[in-house]
Amino acid sequence: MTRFDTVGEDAVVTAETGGYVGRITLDRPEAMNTFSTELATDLDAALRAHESDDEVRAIVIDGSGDAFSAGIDLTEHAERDGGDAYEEWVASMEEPFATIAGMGTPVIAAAHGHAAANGLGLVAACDLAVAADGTMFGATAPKVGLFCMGPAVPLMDAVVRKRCLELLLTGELIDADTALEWGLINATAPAGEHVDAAMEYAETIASKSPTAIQRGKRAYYEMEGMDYAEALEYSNEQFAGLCTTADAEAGIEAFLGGEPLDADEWSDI
Ligand SMILES: C/C=C/C(=O)SCCNC(=O)CCNC(=O)[C@H](O)C(C)(C)COP(=O)(O)OP(=O)(O)OC[C@H]1O[C@@H](n2cnc3c(N)ncnc32)[C@H](O)[C@@H]1OP(=O)(O)O
Repeated sequence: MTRFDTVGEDAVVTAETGGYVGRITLDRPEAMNTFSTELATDLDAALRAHESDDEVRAIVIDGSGDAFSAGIDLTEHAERDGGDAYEEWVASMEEPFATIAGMGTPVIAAAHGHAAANGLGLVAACDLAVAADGTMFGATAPKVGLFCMGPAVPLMDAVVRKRCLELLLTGELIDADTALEWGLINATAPAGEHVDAAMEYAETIASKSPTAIQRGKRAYYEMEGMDYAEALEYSNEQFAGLCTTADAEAGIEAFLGGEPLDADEWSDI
């Protein structure tokens, strides 16, 4: 592999090519490869550098250290003030999703450890993805008073389209295990315990920020009807709006302090 010289020496991603394949590694292992503004900008530059190299026919994105990525770097949140500043900030974080969608070169995620929030979004935004055994995925933002607005955009059509068409076109019945495998349902439960299992989901949702959950759910359905670029722009506006809520202020501070908020500590909607 040779290093891409268009990606700076002090970048927080590394970018190399070997033969026809490029490899981009998120390289902030001390910060779980969280998306700082710098990491997002460097990732975007590395993607563009590969795309403009005719030799590169496919790209792999992985992460150094123990995690693929734990999402946006929440320590940057406090450095901003006001909706516009947050919107500009989050727009840079989602730029690689738009870049991947606009590229001809296929991009493959290779995840390990955790792929959370924007890290989950990056996995979904890639054309293909593989994961090491034991990798955990999550749209974890509501536990800090935020919502994975941008990651929702690539996520919403990454999961279901082929399974959906199979049901619609064949007209056949599928059993609960198949429905689980396909992602039509979230869990199965022993006979008679399905309501308890559903209640467990409800309690888990109820333990997160109600403001983030309600705004997030509404935004999700709004974005479903939009094209990709429009949805990413809308997601940035919505995320910036969430950044200034009392729940985000308190939730992020509590998370970074090592004591995440409980169900009864969030603000009323
Ligand atoms: C539109 C886009 C939306 C977003 O991306 S918003 C960002 C939302 N991000 C999250 O919700 C992810 C938050 N992180 C987590 O949920 C967890 O982490 C993981 C599930 C990824 C991993 O859990 P575990 O292995 O138990 O690690 P740990 O003890 O929670 O974290 C290790 C250290 O890393 C810091 N950290 C984790 N994620 C972030 C982050 N996103 N920004 C800044 N710091 C982060 C923690 O505080 C802690 O630090 P210390 O070792 O000093 O206690």
